[in-house]
Amino acid sequence: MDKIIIATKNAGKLKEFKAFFADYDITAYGLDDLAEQFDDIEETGTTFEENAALKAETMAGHLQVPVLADDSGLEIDALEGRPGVYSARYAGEAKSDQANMDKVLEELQDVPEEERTARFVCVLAVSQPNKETFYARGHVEGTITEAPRGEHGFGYDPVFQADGYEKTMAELKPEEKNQISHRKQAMVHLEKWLNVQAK
Ligand SMILES: O=c1nc[nH]c2c1ncn2[C@H]1C[C@H](O)[C@@H](COP(=O)(O)OP(=O)(O)OP(=O)(O)O)O1
Ligand SMILES: [Mg+2]
Repeated sequence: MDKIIIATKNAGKLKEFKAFFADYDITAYGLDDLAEQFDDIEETGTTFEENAALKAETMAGHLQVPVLADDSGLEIDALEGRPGVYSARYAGEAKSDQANMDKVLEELQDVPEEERTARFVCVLAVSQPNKETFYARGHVEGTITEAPRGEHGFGYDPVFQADGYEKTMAELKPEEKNQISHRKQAMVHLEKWLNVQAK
């Protein structure tokens, strides 16, 4: 395999996948890299697995090639797991990272540091024509900061500090985030699957 299509329109995610797959000499393409333009696939599922499968299977069926999709989000314990699968649209349909972070910080206003525990979760689904969908899950534990810090990454990175780190995900260099992230942990499982396929 020398190329893979990622069913995503998220430029931040795609950049991370391009870096991961470059290590295996595989070129990753996002939906916006393709000549044909696709509408957003509606994420009607209630779990990361359902939404990842929806995105991967829809595109694999359409293109008739293997497709990888990522559904991910932030689970905050003090908010009973919210925003969870609804992370992208937490503050509304506009999918604004800034508005989403503002909403989370507002909701956690009176929550003390030790109760601000959270995790990033990533589920990857690979769909291939006429094969069962393969899933890989990863997560990283951390806490929600009092205020956003850092310019790297995307989404909720400026307000998430992984356990054992003084910097937020947005203050870490991209290559540092890519060693510890939920997406990396899921990729490690996918790597095993990629090896199986290569035999
Ligand atoms: O590493 C991350 N660092 C910070 N934030 C993150 C990360 N990973 C996911 N997130 C947040 C962003 C978005 O609010 C939601 C994903 O939503 P999700 O539907 O999976 O992605 P999306 O709609 O942005 O792009 P697409 O569905 O086209 O892949 O979780
Ligand atoms: Mg989405």
